[in-house]
Amino acid sequence: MATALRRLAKCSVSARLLSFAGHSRGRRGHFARPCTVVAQRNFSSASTMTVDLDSSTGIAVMKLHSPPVNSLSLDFLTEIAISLEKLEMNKGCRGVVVTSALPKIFSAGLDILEMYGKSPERCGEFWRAVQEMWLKFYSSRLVTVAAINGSSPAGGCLLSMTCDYRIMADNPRYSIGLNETQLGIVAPFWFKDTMVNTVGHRTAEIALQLGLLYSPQDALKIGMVDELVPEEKLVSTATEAMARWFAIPDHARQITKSAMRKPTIDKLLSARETDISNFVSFITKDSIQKSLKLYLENLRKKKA
Ligand SMILES: CCCCCCCCCCC/C=C/C(=O)SCCNC(=O)CCNC(=O)[C@H](O)C(C)(C)COP(=O)(O)OP(=O)(O)OC[C@H]1O[C@@H](n2cnc3c(N)ncnc32)[C@H](O)[C@@H]1OP(=O)(O)O
Repeated sequence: MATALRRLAKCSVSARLLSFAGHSRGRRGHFARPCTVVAQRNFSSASTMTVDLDSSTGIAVMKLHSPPVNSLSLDFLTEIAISLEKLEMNKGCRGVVVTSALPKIFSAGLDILEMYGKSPERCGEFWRAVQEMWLKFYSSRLVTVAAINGSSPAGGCLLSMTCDYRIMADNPRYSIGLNETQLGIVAPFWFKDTMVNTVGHRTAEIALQLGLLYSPQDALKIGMVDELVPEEKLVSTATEAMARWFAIPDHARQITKSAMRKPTIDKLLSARETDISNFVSFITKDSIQKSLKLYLENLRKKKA
């Protein structure tokens, strides 16, 4: 099943940029099961998320549910990307709120187990799925709002930064940031570009080198998130925020979004295969595998 989903994801890559500026209308036929689900739970075939589309508002809420920590495995990434693709193809959908169904964690980032002890082929497949998820979200025609209801390190932070707007629960126990260097790994150029586009060059330089994880208050100060609210108000605030974006004519907003993001997207599209081989050769190095092993052991020790 997951393999079939991945194949489908690969087929739809070329249609992605067309989805900008509202050109997605003719693409319904790409899926055997069109996305016309309205206010219905679990239209995703997987149980790792629910997607509820309210037909009266055009807002979908995507709740990530992959216990224990919503880490982004190959299959989970593929499911997220396909769910977004289905919403993109649904004329009744104008925006999506991404949040977590798990307590205290938005997403723990990329699944470290996908990068540790895996074959080069599998690592390559995994990295393509990471790219795909980023490309889909970053180029989405939809208004995307992240309702960050828990910690969001590394890939979790990246996912939220692909969105147009970020609202985080005001809980000092949560943290967010690109902490890759703390694991002894390196955020690739398009993670870095997304961070620079979000918080500016100087702040990104400090944050990335030191692998900083920010409290919600500090994340607000540097512009990594746009708003803080009490946790119970997160999704309602996200849907309210959406109204401001919906007030702008879709075509004008979408063309503007494309103009802002296209150079960053094109940079990855033109270097996609090189980026995959760089990832594979970096992640399979003995020294990097040792760092990851140590990091995993520490994560497990912390619990014991
Ligand atoms: C030349 C240049 C070339 C460049 C090439 C590219 C280089 C590579 C780029 C890779 C980019 C990587 C991006 C990432 O996202 S890496 C992942 C980073 N994530 C983290 O560091 C988060 C780690 N986790 C935590 O901090 C905590 O778990 C968390 C705060 C999220 C939750 O804490 P809590 O106490 O609630 O839960 P536990 O720590 O007990 O965790 C529960 C179990 O989940 C496991 N776990 C946690 N995070 C992950 C993860 N990211 N992947 C896999 N598994 C994870 C944890 O080990 C526990 O498991 P066990 O129950 O088995 O002990």
